[in-house]
Amino acid sequence: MAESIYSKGTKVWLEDKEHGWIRGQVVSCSSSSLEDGLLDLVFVDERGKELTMSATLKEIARNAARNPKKHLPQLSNDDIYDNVDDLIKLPHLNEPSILHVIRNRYESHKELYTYSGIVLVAINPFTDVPIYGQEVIQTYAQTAEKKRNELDLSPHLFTIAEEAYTAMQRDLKDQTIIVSGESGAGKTESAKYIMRYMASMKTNVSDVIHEEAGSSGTSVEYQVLATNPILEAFGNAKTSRNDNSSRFGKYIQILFDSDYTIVGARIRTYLLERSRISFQQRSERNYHIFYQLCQGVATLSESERARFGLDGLRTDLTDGNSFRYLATSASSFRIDNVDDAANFTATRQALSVVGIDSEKQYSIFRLLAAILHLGNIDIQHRRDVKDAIIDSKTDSALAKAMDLLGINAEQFARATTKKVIDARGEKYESARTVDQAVGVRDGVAKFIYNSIFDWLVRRINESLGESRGTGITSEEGSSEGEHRPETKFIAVLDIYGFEHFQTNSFEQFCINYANEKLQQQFVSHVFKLEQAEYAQEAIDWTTIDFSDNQPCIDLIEGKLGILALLDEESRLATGTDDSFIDKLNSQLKSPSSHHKAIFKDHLHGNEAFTIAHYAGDVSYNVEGFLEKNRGTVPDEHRDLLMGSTNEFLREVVEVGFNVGIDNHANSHPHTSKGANAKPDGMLSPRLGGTAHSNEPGKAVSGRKPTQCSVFKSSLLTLTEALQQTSVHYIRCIKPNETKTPWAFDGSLVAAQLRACGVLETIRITSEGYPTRWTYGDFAERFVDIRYSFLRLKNRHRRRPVLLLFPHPHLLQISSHHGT
Ligand SMILES: Nc1ncnc2c1ncn2[C@@H]1O[C@H](COP(=O)(O)OP(=O)(O)OP(=O)(O)O)[C@@H](O)[C@H]1O
Repeated sequence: MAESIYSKGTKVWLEDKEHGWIRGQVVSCSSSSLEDGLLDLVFVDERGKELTMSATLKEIARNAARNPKKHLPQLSNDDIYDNVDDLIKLPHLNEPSILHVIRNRYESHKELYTYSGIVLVAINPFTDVPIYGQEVIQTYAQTAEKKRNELDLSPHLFTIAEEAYTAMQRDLKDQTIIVSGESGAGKTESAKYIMRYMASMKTNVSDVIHEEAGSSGTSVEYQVLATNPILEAFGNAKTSRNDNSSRFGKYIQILFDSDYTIVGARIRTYLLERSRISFQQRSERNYHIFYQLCQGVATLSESERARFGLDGLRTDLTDGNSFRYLATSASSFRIDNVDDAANFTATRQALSVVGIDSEKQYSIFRLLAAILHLGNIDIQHRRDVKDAIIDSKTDSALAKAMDLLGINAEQFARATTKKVIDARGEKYESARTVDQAVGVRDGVAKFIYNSIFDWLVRRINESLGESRGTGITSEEGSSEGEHRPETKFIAVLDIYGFEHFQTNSFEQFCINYANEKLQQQFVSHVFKLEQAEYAQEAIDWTTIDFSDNQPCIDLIEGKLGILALLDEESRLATGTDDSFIDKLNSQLKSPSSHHKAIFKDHLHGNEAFTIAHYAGDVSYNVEGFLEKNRGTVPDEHRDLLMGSTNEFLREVVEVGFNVGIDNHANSHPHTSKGANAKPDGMLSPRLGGTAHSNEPGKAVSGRKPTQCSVFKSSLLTLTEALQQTSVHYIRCIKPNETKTPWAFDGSLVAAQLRACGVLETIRITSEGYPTRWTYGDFAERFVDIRYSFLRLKNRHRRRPVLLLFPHPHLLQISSHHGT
C-alpha cells in the first residue's frame, strides 16, 4: 500500500541544486484527484520550500511520479541514525541517506571512517589527525578475536588490519587488503598506516611508527617500512591532484613466519607512468628522485658532484636549472613543505636499510644523471632538409650522457638519427625526422628509468624476501631442496581508482581496465557473501540478480578485443594510431559485433573511442597509444645498452628487457615457494608461441612483449592471487578538490562512492535484506514485541528485514513472505 511509504510526517530526501539533497517531509498525502488511484503528495523541505507530486500506487511502487515526471523522493532515516558506524544498519539504504551519514560523521564528529558492510569507507581529512599513534595501535591490537560490532571502538584502518591479522592466524590463509580510490584520496597514506600497524603491533618499539625512512634500525620491520620512501622517491611525483601521487600500482606482501612475526616483504608493481620522464603538465613535476638528487648535490663541491655525474652543471631548482626533462615543470620545482634535499638523505638511508650500499647508490644516481643529460642532447635538422642530426663532436650533453652510460657517443647519435631497415635480408639506413629522433632519445631515457625502477623492486625483494628464509627461492634456485619455514602473508594492494579526465589516454585505459577486473571480483565477492549469509540464517530466498561487467571485460581482453587489436597494430612496422582506431571501428562497430552496447560511437571524430564502463562512459584519445604500448627501444639501442662498458647499466637494462618475458608461472605470487620462483616479483605475460633465448634482450623470437600484454598478464596473476586470499576492502574518498581540511562536497563524494562500487554493494544488499539487526538490537529497540511488529510492518512494508541471531535461527519479517 502506497500510504505506508508516504504518509503524513514521513521523512524524505528532496533533490537540491546547491546541496545535492535536503531533508524534508510529507505534509499531505491525499487522493482528492478525480482520477482513480491517483495520490497528491505534498512535501516541504527544511527551508520551507514546498513540492507537490502526484502518482498512482503503481507508480509509487516503481518510484516514479507522474507529475512532474521525476523520481519520487527517497525515504530518510530518523535522526538517531545520523552517526551510525556501519551503513548497513540504516533502515533506509539509499544514496542520500548514505551521504548524509558519511558527511555528518566527517564534518560534525571528525570521524574519517565508516563501515559499509565489508567495506571501510575512508574520507581524507587533508590534515593531521591524532589517531594513528602507538597507543591507538596497541588499543586496536588488543581487540583480536572480537567482532567489529562487539567493539566500543570507532571504525578504523587498524580494525581492518587487525581483522586481516586475526583471520590469517585463525584460517591459516593469506590475506589481501585492497585500498582503492581516485588520485589524492589517501590510498598510499592508508597503506602506509596499515604497514606501520603490522610493523609495530607485536613490538613494544614505540618509535617504529615515527621512524621509517632514515632510521638506523635494522629490524625486519624497519626494512619493510623503508620500502615506502624508496618507492615514493622513484615512483611518486607532484601532479595537479596530489603533491605526492603514486604513478604506479603496488601489491606489497608482508610476510609472516609460523609465529606470525614479520620476516620480510615482497613487492609487485604495476605500470609505472613512463611518459612523465620526458614531459610533465604545467604545475606537475618529474619523479621526486630527480629533484632530490639535484637539491642533494647542490651544496657539494665540484669533485663530490662528479660522483653523482652532475659536475659542471646548475642543479639547483630554479628557472636556471640545466635540465630539459625538469624544465617543463619549472613553475613547480618546489613543493610547499617538502625539503627535497632532506628527503634525498632519507632516500639514501632507506636504500642502505634495504641493503643497497653507497657504491651501488652512486651507480644508480649516475644513471639518473645520465637520463637528465640524455634529455639535453640537441637534435636539429639541416636547413631545408627534415632529416635529424646530432653533432656528436660538439654536443656536450651527448658526451656526458654517453660517458655515464658507457656507450660510444657517435654510435648512439647515428642510431638515434638513422633507422636500419631490413628489406628481405638486406639492411639499409633511412633518416629519421627530428620528431622521430626526439621520440627515440626520450624512449631510451624512459626505458632506462623504468628499468632502474624494476631493478630496485627486484633488489628490495631479494633483500626482504629471499634472504630471510621466507620460502622464496632465488632465480638460481639456491634453496631447492632446503626446508624453509612456512609463511603466510598479508598484502596491501594500493591501486589507482577509476579515472575519467577531460582527455584520457593509454594510461587511463589500462587503469580503468584494471578497475573493471577488480570491480568484477568485488561485486561477485559481496554477492557471494550476501548469499552465504542467507544460507547460514536458513532463509528462503530467490537468487538476486546483479549487474555483471563481463561484457566490458570481454570487449577489452577478448580474442578480438581492444588489447588484441592494439597489440596487432603495435607489432606492424606500418602501424599508426590512425590505423589502430580504424581497425577498432571496423571490428567492434560492425553490425554483427556483440560489443556495440559497450563500444560506443564517439561524438568527436575519429581520434577517440568510447567505452561504457561500470562507472560511466569514458572516451580515450588514441594519440600516442601505439608508442606507449610498444614501450621499448629500437634494436640498435638495445644492442648499445647491452654492449655498454657500464656493468651496472647492463645489469639494470637486462631486468628491463626481461620484464614480461620471464615464464608466467615464475611470477605467480603463490609460486613463491616453488623452485623456479623469481625474487623480483616481476609480472609477466603469457605470450602464446613465444620462446626464450639465452641472449639478454632478445629473449623472444621476434616478439617483444608490449606494455598492455605485460599489464594484462599481471592483472591475471593478481586476480588469481586475490582469489586465493581472503580479501578486505578500503575505499578512500577525496572529499573536495581543493584539499581543504574537513570540507565535504556531496556530489564529488557520491560520484566516487558510485565509481568504487559502494553504491553497487548497497544496491545488491537492498535487493535482498537491506535491514539487519542482531537479536540484542531487536530486543533493545522494540521491547514490546507486538508493538514492534506493528511498527516494522508500517516502516518496512516493502522492505524485508533480516534479524540476525547468534545462532542460525531466524525470525524473518518480510513483505515478500507475508510474515
Ligand atoms: N589519513 C590521513 N591523514 C592526514 N592526511 C591524509 C590522510 N590520507 C591522505 N592525506 C593527505 O592527502 C594526500 C594524498 O594522499 P595519498 O598520497 O595517500 O593519495 P593517493 O590516493 O595515494 O593518491 P595517488 O593515487 O595520486 O597516489 C597526502 O599527501 C596527505 O596530505
